[in-house]
Amino acid sequence: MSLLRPSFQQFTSGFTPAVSISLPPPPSFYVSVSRRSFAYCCSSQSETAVVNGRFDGRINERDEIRLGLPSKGRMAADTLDLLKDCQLSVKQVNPRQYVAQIPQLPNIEVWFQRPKDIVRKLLSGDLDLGIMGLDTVSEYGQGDDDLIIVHDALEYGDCHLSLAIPKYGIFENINSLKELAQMPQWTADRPLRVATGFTYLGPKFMNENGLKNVVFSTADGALEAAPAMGIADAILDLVSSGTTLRENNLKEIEGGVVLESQAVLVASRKALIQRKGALDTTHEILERFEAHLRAVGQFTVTANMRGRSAEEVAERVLSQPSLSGLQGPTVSPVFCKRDGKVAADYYAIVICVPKKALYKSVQQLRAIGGSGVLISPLTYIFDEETPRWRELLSKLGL
Ligand SMILES: Nc1ncnc2c1ncn2[C@@H]1O[C@H](COP(=O)(O)OP(=O)(O)OP(=O)(O)O)[C@@H](O)[C@H]1O
Ligand SMILES: O=P(O)(O)OC[C@H]1O[C@H](OP(=O)(O)OP(=O)(O)O)[C@H](O)[C@@H]1O
Ligand SMILES: [Mg+2]
Repeated sequence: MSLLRPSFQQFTSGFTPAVSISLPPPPSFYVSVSRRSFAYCCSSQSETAVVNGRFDGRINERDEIRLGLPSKGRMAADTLDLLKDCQLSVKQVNPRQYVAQIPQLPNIEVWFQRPKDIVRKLLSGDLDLGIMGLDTVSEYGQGDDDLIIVHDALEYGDCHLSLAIPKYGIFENINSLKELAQMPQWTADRPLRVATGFTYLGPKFMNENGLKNVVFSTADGALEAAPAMGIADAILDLVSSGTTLRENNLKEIEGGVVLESQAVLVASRKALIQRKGALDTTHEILERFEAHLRAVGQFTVTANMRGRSAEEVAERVLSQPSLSGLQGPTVSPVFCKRDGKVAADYYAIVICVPKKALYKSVQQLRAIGGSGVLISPLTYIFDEETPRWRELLSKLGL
């Protein structure tokens, strides 16, 4: 990652004092903020507009249900892949067109938006459902109770929001948030300077952890360069592999993780309650997601096993820890003709095994006399009811 990307130029030249039009009062620890060179908190006019523009009362009149999907960034392709794997392919006429359809869900209208705008539009009532990282909904949703997380683990976009400090200089022996907070360097006149794009979650985290002399500056990218450039002491940013931190001589510290994040499906509570068809469509999407995501971690394993009875074979299978399947094995007799009579000397067993435990399962199957082991991928596992659906209904008070 280059240190001198265009976004960093904006970062260094863009330190204007925050425009705090009709923002709630800043948390108390902002008092120590130096306004000479650092914007102590940032809220663009559009963010303010969201706060003021939140729709209250009745939802906007329209027939279709609107689903916001990430238009760019690493979330975009993975989101379309997930939908495709759930047989919900998105039909987009061309990549520059921001509206699309999902033929399987005719009442849905897909709108491609930046993840943070999906959150804003859920709040303003212009979207009903959306997919984005938990970090984005937590940052831009600011705990608004109209936003409901329908599926909290779509299994991509894994990263965490974390505080990082230089490995060198005064930070060389600092390895925890507690040690960072206790450093004598941070005073009201010279607070700890943290560069971040997370200007809601950052201050909230510091506040909750009792760090007083802290000031935040905003930036859109290449934050990892800020400490080496002397612009900030620490950064608060997303970390995935940790490579960017390492390459920039930064380290995470104990107690410094603000949030674990992955892609989530979010809905507007008002839309789910008031918009015709929204709850049913959400149920269908949720069921497909859950059934698919449960299945991706599993294989179907079939094998033949010699035995006296189905029960005796089942007992042997269940004696092995990796072979219990989802609800125990399916055991069926394999009939053959012996001396003119139909007999069942063999039984076919079918089980689901976690992908991670595949080889161990095959070994255990062999150990109890299994042969002809066939492994196939699983597409869906539909349970009687998805646990998240029950949870959603209870969140909605239904
Ligand atoms: N390094 C990462 N590894 C995995 N997921 C990440 C990583 N960085 C971010 N994410 C997740 O992907 C989401 C989108 O990040 P991404 O950087 O691709 O897009 P963006 O932040 O919208 O675009 P940009 O960074 O250009 O403003 C984040 O909100 C987060 O949930
Ligand atoms: O731990 P790693 O795997 O190295 O990933 C972390 C980096 O990924 C994100 O940046 P991104 O690539 O989205 O660039 P950006 O700063 O322009 O958003 C994030 O802001 C970090 O810089
Ligand atoms: Mg990014």
